[in-house]
This record gives sequence, structure tokens and C-alpha cells, in this order.
Amino acid sequence: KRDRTLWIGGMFPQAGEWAGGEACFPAALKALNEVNRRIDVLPGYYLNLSAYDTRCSPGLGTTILYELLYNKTFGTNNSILMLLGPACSPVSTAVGEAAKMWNLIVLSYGSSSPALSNRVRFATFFRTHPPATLHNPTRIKFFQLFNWKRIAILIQTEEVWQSTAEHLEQLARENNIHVAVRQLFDNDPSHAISNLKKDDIRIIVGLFYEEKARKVFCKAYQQNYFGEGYVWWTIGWYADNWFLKVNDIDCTEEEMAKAVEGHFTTEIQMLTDSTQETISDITPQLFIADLNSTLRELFPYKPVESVGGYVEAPLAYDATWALALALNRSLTRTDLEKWSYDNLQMKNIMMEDMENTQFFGVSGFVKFDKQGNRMSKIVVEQLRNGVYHRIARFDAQTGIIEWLRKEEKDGKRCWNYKNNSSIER
Ligand SMILES: CC1(C)CO[C@@H](CC(=O)O)CN1
Repeated sequence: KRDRTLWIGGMFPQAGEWAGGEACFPAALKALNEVNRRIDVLPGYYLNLSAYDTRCSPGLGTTILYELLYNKTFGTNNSILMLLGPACSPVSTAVGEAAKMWNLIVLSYGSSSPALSNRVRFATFFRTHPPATLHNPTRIKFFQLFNWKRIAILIQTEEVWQSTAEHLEQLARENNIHVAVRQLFDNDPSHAISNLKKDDIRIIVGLFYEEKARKVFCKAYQQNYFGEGYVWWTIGWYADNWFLKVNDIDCTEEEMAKAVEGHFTTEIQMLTDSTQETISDITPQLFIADLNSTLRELFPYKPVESVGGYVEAPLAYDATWALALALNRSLTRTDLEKWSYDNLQMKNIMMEDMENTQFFGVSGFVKFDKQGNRMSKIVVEQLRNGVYHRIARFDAQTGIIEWLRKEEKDGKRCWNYKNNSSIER
């Protein structure tokens, strides 16, 4: 019986730079429904979500935070116990920095900016979406495996990429890998690429968004800086066939296919491969099947994969569960109905309970580190004849690589599929 209500706030972008809320809001609601059906989670209470669309805008997100804090939730005099979201990093940066002033815990499901790991600025911030810096240990692991001591980093001037590059340089130094060249570019990468060529760089880590990736590889093609002997590492979450959308560059599809052939990508694994039942007693596969059918109803004219935030939906589902489980622990230690934004003692209890929350979710094992970050596995893919193949999965916490192409069990051969021994530099 749930005759008492606890309130949480929610921020889900339905438009803007990244409309991740399109799929993440339905996923969060699914988890919330399951939580409210379970008699062992928040017994006696109904967890109510007051959710808003931030349109991925920091300004709008800030006004929504104000609404949630002051205009009470739908006329009740309840304060929200925690905030689920925001998704976009710029919104999390604005809201996350302000929220600590009200002792409000923020649990994002979609923010990748490394800056958000700063525990001084974002004292009450947690996320089930790992920071972009999580790709770096995997890059270093592969450089060590193939004895590459000399690399370059090509960086688009965006905070997320510059802070990722700094972290990568620090890891490289610690593993005596030499970052010979670090090239920044804003819009046109031509000059940066000619510098890489001049320095005879062979291993390049590219940190840029998809639209700039097309420019980079088109310019690389035009400067004949591609093919065997060069190993590019870029980002794995670009749209499929991103390199064939040539209407914003002056290269043909054939030229682009040549330029990008053989490159490697890293991306965070957001849906576990496991088939075991999760905290919500359903398997990850059943979760996805159920989400797909809901999204087909909500977005009948879109393939589910192109619904905003589809890939991150498991992170939103697990964030909702993490929040409910943390509150469930706090309920045994304090009277959450007496929560108010100046209650430091209760905030400390909720912080501790969030820090100690861990469970197996649809995105894999969920546990937060001291910066409020959740760690995940990283998947390495390689583009071969225009098709991405999953090569390996790496867990930075255990240092274990799983080779995913049995015929290349040691992974070594995955380089030599073009016999380009010249890259052993
Ligand atoms: C993997 C990606 C696309 C990285 O950006 C995140 C959004 C953000 O950090 O603003 C969402 N997930």
C-alpha cells in the first residue's frame, strides 16, 4: 500500500543539441513504474517524478531547477529529494553547480563532460553515464599492446575534447608513451593535419564531433595522409555511415571510404551483453524489447535506433533504479518526509547512501566512484571494408581485455589484416 508520496525532479531534453530525453524519459518511467510496484523498495511510499523538458538548454534548465525548488511540486508542499538528470553536459554544468547550494543530489544519465568529475564544483553530482575520459585507458592499453611509443592528438576546441586530451596526455606520460604532437583546430583541420604529416606521425587520436570528423578525414585524404601505415583512433558513437554523408565536405563517398578505412573507435558500452536478470527481475534483452515497442508507438515514423538518446536509455533506466535504491536506504536512516533544502544532516545521509548504492542493471554493474562517476566497459571497433567490427572490450578497472573476434584471439592479427607492419613505430 502506498499512501504517502515522495517527490523527485526530472530533466529530459526533447530538443536541442542532444534530444536524449526522447528515449531516456520513457526508459526512466519504466523503471519508476517497476519501483512503485515493488513492495521491497520504498515500502509505503509512492515515488513521484516531476519531469520537465530542458531542450538541452542551460538557461532553461536553470529556470526549471528554480521551479522545482520553489514552486513546490504541483501544489503540494513537498520538496524534491533528488534530481534525475540533466542529460546534456552544458545543462548538467549549470544545474549541477547550483544544486549543491540547496543540498540537492543530481543524478545524470547522459553527461559525458570530464569537467563534471570536479567534486568541488559539483559536490552533489552523480552520473550513470561515464565521462569521456574513460576512453583513455583503453587507448593506452592498445598503444602498449602494439608497442606504439609515439602518438599525436588532434583536438576540436570544445571543453569535452580538450579536457579528454589533457587526461590522455597525463596517462601517456605515466606509461612512457610520447605525445609528439598535440594539434588543436576550431573549424578547419587542414593546417593541423599538415603538421601531423610533417612530423611523420603514424598513430593519431582524434577528439572531435562527427561533423568535424568528416572534415578531418576529407582533408587527410586530400593531403594523402591516410591508408596503410597510419592508425586513426576516433569516437565510436557517431551515426552509422557518418563518413558517407558527404554533403558538408568536398570529398566523394569513394574518397571518404578510402580515408577512413581501417580506423579504430572506442565507445562506452551502455547495454550489457549479459543475459542474467537485473535488479528489476527482467533481462536486458527484455528491457530493450519492451523499450522498442514503446518507442515504436511514441515515434511511429522513426526507426527506434534514431530516437534521441536510444543508446543511452539503459543509463536512464539504471539511474532511476539507483536513485530509488539510494532513497530506500535513506528511508531506514531518516524521515525523508521531513526533508528540506537546508537539512545538511539529511543530505549527508542521502550522499552516503548514493555513494554506497551498487546493483546489476541493464547497463551492467552500477557503482559510483568518489567523483560520482560510474565506470563501464569500453568497446573497440575497427572499420573494415566500410563495416565496423567489434574487436575487443576493455574494463579499465580490472585491466582485462576480451577479444571479441575468436579467429583473432590475441588481437594481434587485427592489425595485420592489411599487413601494414610499417605501423610498428
Ligand atoms: C555518448 C554521448 C553521445 C556523449 O554525449 C552525451 C551528451 C553530453 O555529454 O552532453 C550523450 N552520450
